[in-house]
Amino acid sequence: MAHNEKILAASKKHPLVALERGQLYKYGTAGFRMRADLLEGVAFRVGLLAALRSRKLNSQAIGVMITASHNPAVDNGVKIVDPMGEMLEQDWERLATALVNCPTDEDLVEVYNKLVAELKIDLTIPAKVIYGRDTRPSGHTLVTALADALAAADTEYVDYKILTTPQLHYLVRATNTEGTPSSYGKVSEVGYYEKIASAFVRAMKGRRIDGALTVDCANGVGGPKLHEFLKYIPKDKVAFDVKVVNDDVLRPEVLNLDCGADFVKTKQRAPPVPKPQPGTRTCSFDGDADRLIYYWVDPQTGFFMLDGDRISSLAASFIGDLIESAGLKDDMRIGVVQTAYANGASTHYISQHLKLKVICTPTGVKHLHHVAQGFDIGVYFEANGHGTVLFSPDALNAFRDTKPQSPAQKDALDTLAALGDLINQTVGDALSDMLMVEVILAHKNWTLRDWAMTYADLPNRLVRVEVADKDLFETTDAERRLSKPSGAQEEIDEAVKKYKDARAFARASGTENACRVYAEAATRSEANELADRVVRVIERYGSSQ
Ligand SMILES: CC(=O)N[C@H]1[C@@H](OP(=O)(O)O)O[C@H](CO)[C@@H](O)[C@@H]1O
Ligand SMILES: [Mg+2]
Repeated sequence: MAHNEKILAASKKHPLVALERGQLYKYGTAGFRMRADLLEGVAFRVGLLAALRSRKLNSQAIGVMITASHNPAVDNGVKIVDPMGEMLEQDWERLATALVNCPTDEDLVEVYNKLVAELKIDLTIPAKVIYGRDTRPSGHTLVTALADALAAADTEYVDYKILTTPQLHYLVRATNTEGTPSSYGKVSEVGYYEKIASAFVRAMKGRRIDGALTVDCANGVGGPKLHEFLKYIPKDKVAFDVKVVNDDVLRPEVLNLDCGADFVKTKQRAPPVPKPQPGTRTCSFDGDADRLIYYWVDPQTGFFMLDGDRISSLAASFIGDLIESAGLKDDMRIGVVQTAYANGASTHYISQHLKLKVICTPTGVKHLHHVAQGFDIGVYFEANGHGTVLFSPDALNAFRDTKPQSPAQKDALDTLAALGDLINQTVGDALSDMLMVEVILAHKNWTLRDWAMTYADLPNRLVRVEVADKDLFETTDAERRLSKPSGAQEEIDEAVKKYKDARAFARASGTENACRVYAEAATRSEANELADRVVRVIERYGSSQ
């Protein structure tokens, strides 16, 4: 059968569900994400686009991940991973939206061919796509649709079955660098565990971890993968006492239910199950294991959370010190990338105390990742716990090639080199970030309380505001100021002026049909009051057309 006929025939098996009231499917920050029963046709069409992207990029492998992260179990999602393990290039998000929304199978074939012509894609060259899915049962149907699309588009594919999101990102990069000097690691799930475990052992040399760590896996894919990973740590080299909890993947309905990183961050409390043990060092992954939040419940003061801002400042401080001990301070540009949601106290601590450069970008990890790539060492985290540390090729070479003049310098260089392998360079990775935190705490000989003492967060409040049309709100200055509707920002400025150490901003959410208002100030009551004032401004401007 010819290419077009094969695609047409296969597409008929995976029809697209028309959305209500002429709404469109949209490739957003997290790809296509919605109720799983709407996604079969979407997954098929994403398969076609991934095949085109592989051909456009000279047959490099493209990844597709099936997951809805921290969303409830009934949802699912489909997103594309670019060759170096990065998020899909922004221009192609538009193409994904165009291809997916074709109303009929015939339109789909037409738009597919239009893209081939416009992008000058050679359909005769090989294409390769690799994919994985989280533990959601709906993933089966979606990967079947995806595989049918890839077969119809004459594309070689590898089904890696169940993976965490960061594992798929690792595999995409490993596949595309295999056999080259910049090989990212063995092209297998085992290769991922081996690389990280060996780096962890090297980074822990001469140090020990104090006390057990409890890891809440959101009843998602992180549970079985963490159990698997732990087998790769040689007990005689590192004693790492990990208690894995909320690791039930046999009952899909409990996925992300009252547990996981998103629950802890938004509810600002520990998951009720298992009952929090006072003083225990605990962290939570989200449903696809790309976000991490640490916390403990203090016998005296109660719950205390260490979120993405804290992980970022911990990593920046530790790596900054190592660079100095390694004698590389004058050669390495270290930068920390945050969004406007980062607590002002963290920004102040990093820029004033650590004396490191801080850059603020719009929300969404692809923006942070991109800016972090501009540094020799780029630390980026969203407050919600998604982030990583990027090392440039020059930095990695320097860690390996610098000749140490003292045992302390050697130790610093070895630790930096180990961190380069330990920390996932493609995307935020809860497992790898957790090991990084454990390494840092062990090196500093710190408890979570010591870590928490580095600075005091400014009290803050985040409010979701329903408005008639969120698109009325446009921002500038990395989303920290409203450029539209005219007059709104001036009113926010007036409100902010009334409070000490205050900051507030409003923006349209990229993932929900609402605006978000963030406010912080010197005291809790002032932060609340300021948030209320700004919410009223947004409600007023959002209702007047
Ligand atoms: C305040 C907040 O947490 N915003 C989240 C949320 O984006 P919004 O555009 O604010 O809806 O979802 C994004 C994708 O998961 C995540 O990157 C971001 O941090
Ligand atoms: Mg996630």
